[in-house]
Amino acid sequence: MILIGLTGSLATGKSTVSNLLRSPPYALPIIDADLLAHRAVQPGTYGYRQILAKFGPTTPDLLQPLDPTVPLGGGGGGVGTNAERHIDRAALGRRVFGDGEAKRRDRNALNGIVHPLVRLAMARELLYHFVRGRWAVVLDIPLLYESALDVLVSVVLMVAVSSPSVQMRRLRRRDPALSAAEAQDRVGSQMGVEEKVARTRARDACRGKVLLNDGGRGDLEREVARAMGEVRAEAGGPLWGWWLLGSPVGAAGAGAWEVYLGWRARRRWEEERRRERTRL
Ligand SMILES: CC(C)(COP(=O)(O)OP(=O)(O)OC[C@H]1O[C@@H](n2cnc3c(N)ncnc32)[C@H](O)[C@@H]1O)[C@@H](O)C(=O)NCCC(=O)NCCS
Ligand SMILES: Nc1ncnc2c1ncn2[C@@H]1O[C@H](COP(=O)(O)OP(=O)(O)OP(=O)(O)O)[C@@H](O)[C@H]1O
Repeated sequence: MILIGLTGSLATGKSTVSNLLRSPPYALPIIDADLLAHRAVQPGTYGYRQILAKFGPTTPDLLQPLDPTVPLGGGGGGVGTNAERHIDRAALGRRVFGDGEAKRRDRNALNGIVHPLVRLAMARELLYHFVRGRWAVVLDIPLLYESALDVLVSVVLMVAVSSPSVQMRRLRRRDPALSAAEAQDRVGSQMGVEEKVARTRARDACRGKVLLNDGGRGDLEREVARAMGEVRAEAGGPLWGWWLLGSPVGAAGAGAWEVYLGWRARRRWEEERRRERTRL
């Protein structure tokens, strides 16, 4: 089973691409890290309790306001009742996105709570798709490079726009509630588009593909078709997948080889960057 890591920067078009890959002719299963991260902090979960313990005492607006139409503690204690109020994602976002030591510390603390839970949920979903004999699975992970998960995937599809102003315009149009400063804080909390593109290009051509999303949706569809045509052509045939399914040792060996190739690409990129820095 091929693991395709789909990544990009904020509002560059990952969800648009994942919707294309989910639909025919690709019809691939998508594991969405943002969705898993949301599920991991639903009321009643371990993640929810951890966030309340860490941020609750210093973030007065951390929980959504009480709904006066629901009786206190009512609704059988299920999700969305006043028994346990949902986390206010916008308030938590204001707390962790942006520059400065305090924000960075808070962001790391939040990542430290949520990321292990997301990885666990991902592993569970991957196992499910592997057992079902799927030839490929898409891991939609905005922070693929930041959290070093690039070493685990066979192919990276990186959705990029060339101009920061296009990225900002699309972000503001999609999320009008975000102020310009909040939008900038969010973009600045991630690795830049250029660095992600450079890292993707440092992988072998068959393992790293940049999808430029500067034009219209038709152009993006063609970029996806081109990249997926290459991925299909470079993948082993269906017999290879079925052989791996029947051979746990073979599957473990193939997995270890993929991780080695991913690790080697990451190291190559880090060395290139070190050389560039010493040249400056
Ligand atoms: C801070 C939170 C509550 C804000 O929620 P909100 O609904 O406003 O945003 P949403 O979750 O839809 O994320 C939107 C985008 O923000 C970016 N983003 C989210 N978390 C982070 C982070 N910790 N660092 C950098 N960028 C991030 C990603 O590009 C993501 O696609 C939420 O993003 C969160 O819990 N983040 C921590 C978990 C995480 O890292 N998620 C990303 C995938 S694992
Ligand atoms: N080629 C395009 N032309 C015009 N608008 C586009 C194009 N591609 C995407 N968009 C729009 O830009 C916005 C951001 O796209 P999308 O939600 O796919 O990005 P994303 O990378 O998934 O964002 P996030 O990182 O916030 O999850 C959406 O409103 C989308 O409809």
